[in-house]
Amino acid sequence: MSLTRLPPELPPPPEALLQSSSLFLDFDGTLVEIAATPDAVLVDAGLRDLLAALARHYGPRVAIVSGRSIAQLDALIGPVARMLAISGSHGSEHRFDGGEEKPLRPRSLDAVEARMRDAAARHPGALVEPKSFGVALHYRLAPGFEGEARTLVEALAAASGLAVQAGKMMVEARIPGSDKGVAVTRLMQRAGMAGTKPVFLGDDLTDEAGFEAARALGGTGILVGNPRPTAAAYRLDNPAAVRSWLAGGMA
Ligand SMILES: O=P(O)(O)OC[C@H]1O[C@H](O[C@H]2O[C@H](CO)[C@@H](O)[C@H](O)[C@H]2O)[C@H](O)[C@@H](O)[C@@H]1O
Repeated sequence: MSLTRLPPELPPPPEALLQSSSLFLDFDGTLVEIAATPDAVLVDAGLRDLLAALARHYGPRVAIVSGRSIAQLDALIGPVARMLAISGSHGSEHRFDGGEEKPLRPRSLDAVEARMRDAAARHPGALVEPKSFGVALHYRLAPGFEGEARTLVEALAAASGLAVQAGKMMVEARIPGSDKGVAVTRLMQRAGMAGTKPVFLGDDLTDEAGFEAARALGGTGILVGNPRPTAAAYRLDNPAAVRSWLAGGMA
């Protein structure tokens, strides 16, 4: 007989968690629903209004932490993005308090992108997403391409000194040395967040580093989506539930 161990059911987060905490918000799958392609996500007026309200209510204690680059987030969210602290590119770059911290872009990314485009051209639906400090190969619309895509990106990353970052129906070659835990730790050093407890909301496996860093700094994590083994202590069903919980905390 085989026993399947189910992940423990996590409770919804209490609103009280928002008091005196710093908020770290993942983007895709947490603030917006997952879409067929990276450009197809719906950033509606309701989300922009919510982010602006969070910035007014919590001041410097709100940040977006994403695998997307800051440039991509600016393009999607618009001027409201500048009201919040942001860590982009899996913790590689930060913008807060009027300043920016960015690494150098490795030149090898251009050749990696060209190789990915060659491969994607042979698989209808496959998509290459150039980013500031990485290149992602998406196979959501070409699921049969997954194995080849992973093998290719692993080989390209190994040959170029880049890190492999797996995501939802995509695999990325990116600058090494950071993750969302690094982002939380960096942003928590700012005066505006110092002395507070971090609360990290995220849906993807990449968000586990954020949950762990939040816990190590005395805070906690909120998993968004279906139950799974996680370092988070609470769970919300989807981005709509996230938005509702965040709005409720300001009521
Ligand atoms: O850290 P996040 O803010 O969650 O960003 C993670 C990646 O999100 C995007 O890809 C994912 O969302 C797309 C749109 O819903 C979807 O089409 C794709 O399959 C998902 O993997 C983004 O394109 C990546 O650059 C981010 O790293």
